[in-house]
Amino acid sequence: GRSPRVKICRIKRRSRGSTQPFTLIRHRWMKTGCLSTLSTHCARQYSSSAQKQHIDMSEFPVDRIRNFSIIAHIDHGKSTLADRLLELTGAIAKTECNKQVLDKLQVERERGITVKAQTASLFYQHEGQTYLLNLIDTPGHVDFSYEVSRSISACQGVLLIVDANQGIQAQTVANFYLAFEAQLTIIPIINKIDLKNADPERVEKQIEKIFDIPKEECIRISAKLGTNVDQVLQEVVKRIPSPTAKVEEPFKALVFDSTFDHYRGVVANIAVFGGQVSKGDRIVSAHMGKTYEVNELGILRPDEHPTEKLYAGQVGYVIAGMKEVKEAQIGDTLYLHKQPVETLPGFKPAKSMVFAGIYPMDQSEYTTLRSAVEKLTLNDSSVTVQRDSSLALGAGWRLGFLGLLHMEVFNQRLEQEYNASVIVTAPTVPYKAVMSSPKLIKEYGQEVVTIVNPAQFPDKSQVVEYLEPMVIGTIITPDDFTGKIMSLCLSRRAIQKNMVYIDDHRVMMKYLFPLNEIVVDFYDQLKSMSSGYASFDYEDAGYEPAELIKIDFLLNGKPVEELTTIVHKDRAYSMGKAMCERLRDSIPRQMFEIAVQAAIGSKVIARETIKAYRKNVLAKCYGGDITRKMKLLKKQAEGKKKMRRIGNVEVPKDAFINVLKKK
Ligand SMILES: Nc1nc2c(ncn2[C@@H]2O[C@H](COP(=O)(O)OP(=O)(O)OP(=O)(O)O)[C@@H](O)[C@H]2O)c(=O)[nH]1
Repeated sequence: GRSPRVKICRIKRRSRGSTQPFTLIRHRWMKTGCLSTLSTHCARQYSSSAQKQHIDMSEFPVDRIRNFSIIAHIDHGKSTLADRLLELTGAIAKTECNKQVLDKLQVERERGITVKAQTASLFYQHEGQTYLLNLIDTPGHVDFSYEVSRSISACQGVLLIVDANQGIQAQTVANFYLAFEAQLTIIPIINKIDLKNADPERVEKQIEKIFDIPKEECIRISAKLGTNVDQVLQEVVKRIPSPTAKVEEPFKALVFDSTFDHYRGVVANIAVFGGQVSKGDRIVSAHMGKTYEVNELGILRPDEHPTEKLYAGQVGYVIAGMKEVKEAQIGDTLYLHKQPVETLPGFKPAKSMVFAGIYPMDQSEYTTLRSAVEKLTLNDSSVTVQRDSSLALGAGWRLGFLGLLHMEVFNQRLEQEYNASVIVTAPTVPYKAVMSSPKLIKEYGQEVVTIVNPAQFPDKSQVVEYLEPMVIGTIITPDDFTGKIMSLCLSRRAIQKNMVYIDDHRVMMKYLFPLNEIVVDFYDQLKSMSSGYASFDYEDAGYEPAELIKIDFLLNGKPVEELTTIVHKDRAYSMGKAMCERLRDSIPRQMFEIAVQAAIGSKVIARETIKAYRKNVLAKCYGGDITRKMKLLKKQAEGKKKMRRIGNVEVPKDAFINVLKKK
């Protein structure tokens, strides 16, 4: 009845219109649905091949522990290196398992999904001593930077992998800064030196220039062939400091990951920052303030390996009857009941940055979709869920995600794992409005109101100013494409902050973007205009005042609430026009004329007309009596007028879907 330890970490897909595969995300939550067979299979492989030895963790001196993570841009070889490290330390066998895992991955890749396990305690012999090296998993994408920074705060060092051919990419930079700001030891690793066009020297120069790390500190490896991988482990022991945790202190642990298991509840991965914890102990989670009894604990090799205790400096898992991942939030502190400690710094709940409505394609599928959404959110506490309904689309939800990739992955999983056909509305970002009068502040319950649903956007007369979320985007590209990329950024209201050459041909640019401008198709456009060579990543940059406007869309004068959109004032006209055109093309012609309008308040800014079918009332009227003809035409016109006056426009659901869909 045990669920496998192996986590599904990645979703890969082929980008549309590009032959370059790109990875959507390194993903930590996937553990359910059609993939469970694969996970189970891999877990068994891991378990049977792992050298099962009796592990007594009690006497392990803290100075022989090293806690580290691997961080890298997508596809630079994080998983491959992790596998080699596991093999080298005997945590998994060199032969069968890996091959099979990789074979499986091949199959999975075709379907767009791959599987890997990452968090593991490794025993490594160095100069006659046994060291405990804890390799801690981090989500790969900066959508999860909050979680990345939590999991790297369980470490004292990181391996920063850079592909010897591609060099530094946008995510390498973002990840570097997370580690740098956490004051971790950074070991730069240049991977894939076996590639024909590898140029490790160029990459070393980039590292020196951008990160100010002397090139002598770089280790050149081929994770694929295993070249110099042992040197990586030696350097981990030599360069990364041991944790400063003390066994004499009260128990204190950081939750850096948590997954939900149907049979045992939440499995929380923890790094022990002080003291010790045993089976049967009563522990408290600082965030929820709830008390639990530890049912099981142990280390990860990478399968779960129960032990009696976990001590200061160690990394492992605890199962304590928590029912939801919300109870073991990433970044939370655990301590012993009645022995409160100062909580570890920086706990804040994950922040939703992108919102979208999700509706079943057909209302009869509502219950099925509800259970799929519930199951998916069970393992991912960072998705916020709110019930929502629309006249056109029926009952659904408004979901909040950490970022774009997070949203795409969620939708992809809904479709792939739960076979759900869903309508996803265009994503919006959380705007803010500063209310103008004490009365309004009282009415809204706060001075600064966050708006996630455009229909609830307060009127301009009620606010002092509107604010929109901003991000700092990093783009790294070969310099052939700089011109085009700069105009793309300009067209997205971006402000250039910085531009440097990272080597002779590659440029790194930093832009301040309104988040709203990149949520829809920025990444796709960037990729296609750079033939797939440019990489992009972004980080939160707070809020800035913006001149925002609410546009309503009207059909024959009646507003259609689900189409209401918030845009920057400079975009209002083009956006209004484009939406009207889309509506015009999606609504079938009817017996009367339909006016499709975009309006700001009472001012119409765009209009399209859907012409009426002109029923040939004269069909039966042979011959020449003109007065009779006129009479019939007049009657027809009156009929149409009547219809129009009633405003009885029949808009098929497909039309809403076409207009509301992302593209
Ligand atoms: N030639 C060569 N290929 C490598 C090497 N290391 C990894 N690769 C290949 O590079 C690709 C990406 O490697 P992964 O280990 O999946 O990279 P990752 O960083 O975990 O990727 P994501 O999970 O997508 O972020 C795979 O096809 C690997 O086989 C290497 O040293 N040499």
